[in-house]
Amino acid sequence: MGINNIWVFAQEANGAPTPATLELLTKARGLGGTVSAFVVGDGAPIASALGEYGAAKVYSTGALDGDLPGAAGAAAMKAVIDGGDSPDLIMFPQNYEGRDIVSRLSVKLDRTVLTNNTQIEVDGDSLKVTTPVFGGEQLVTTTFTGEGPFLAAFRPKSFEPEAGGAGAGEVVSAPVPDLGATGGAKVTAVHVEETTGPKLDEAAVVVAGGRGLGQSESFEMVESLAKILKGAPGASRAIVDAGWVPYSMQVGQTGKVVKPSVYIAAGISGATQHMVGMKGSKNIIAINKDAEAPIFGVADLGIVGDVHKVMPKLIEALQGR
Ligand SMILES: Cc1cc2nc3c(=O)[nH]c(=O)nc-3n(C[C@H](O)[C@H](O)[C@H](O)COP(=O)(O)OP(=O)(O)OC[C@H]3O[C@@H](n4cnc5c(N)ncnc54)[C@H](O)[C@@H]3O)c2cc1C
Repeated sequence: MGINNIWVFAQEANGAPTPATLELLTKARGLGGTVSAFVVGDGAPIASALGEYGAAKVYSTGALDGDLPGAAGAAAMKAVIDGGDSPDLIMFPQNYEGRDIVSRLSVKLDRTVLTNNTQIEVDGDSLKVTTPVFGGEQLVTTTFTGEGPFLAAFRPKSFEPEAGGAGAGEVVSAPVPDLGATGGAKVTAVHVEETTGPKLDEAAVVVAGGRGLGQSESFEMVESLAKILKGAPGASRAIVDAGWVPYSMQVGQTGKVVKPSVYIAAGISGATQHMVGMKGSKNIIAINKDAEAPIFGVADLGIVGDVHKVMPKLIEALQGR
């Protein structure tokens, strides 16, 4: 077995490939062989950027005609594979769209899928992926066996993106085939949540708030601090469940996994399910009035104090800079 042909499910945002796409292309390039990007949508506008990060070929479905992106993407990939251009490995980002396509494709191809990975390596004739389990307490290494294409999804920020200096990828049309009954479901409207600043799982700084804020209005402190630090606001599940903030802000086992340079946890106790989503952060700062709170166990800097006293002071001090 050799890994000679790798596809990366490539996504676009604001006219450029997403950071997760560039991370996967960089890693794919390092594994050797030919790397192609697969865009569910019009790939031509980003072919040059994808090529720079290693995609020699850019499969493009073209604009979707109301089809569900997950259904359309999986069907288009299967059609190319059935046509004879079968990759050895397809890498997906571990996000909503990546998970949607990889699971549908797994069923269509009858191939195993390994998700939530943070590492991949070619070891002689085998391909191994590493996956954190038990809240990141242990790492499991799994070897793919059987026939490819192997399907694997990786957490954002698992790899460092690095341009490779190549030219634009060759755009190859990969139209969406007839979706049959699945095509009966159409996207009728798209609601883009209003956000300013970076996305939660891509931000270099995350300021997250928990139940210790006491009331939903106090989340404004979290948002202000995040804005000053050019970061993204995040939340514990307790305040998502309480309806203070939307689910898209939730960090943790059943929310997003983040890995920023700085994670500030304000009024968050540090339940295992929360820490699973943030303990990979490079620097963790915790503000909690309880010196025994578990969050201090993973914090690089702990502030024992009331968020209503500490946060305004922090905001005031940083605003002046
Ligand atoms: C299957 C499952 C999945 C889950 N998934 C997630 C998940 O994805 N993400 C997640 O976050 N949770 C998740 N949870 C819930 C998790 O177990 C905790 O209940 C939750 O994280 C607690 O949120 P919290 O820290 O905001 O609240 P609490 O645990 O109530 O902690 C509040 C903290 O604020 C401190 N505090 C209080 N007042 C102040 C003040 N004035 N100043 C400073 N500090 C103060 C307290 O000392 C306390 O430590 C999950 C649970 C289950 C069972």
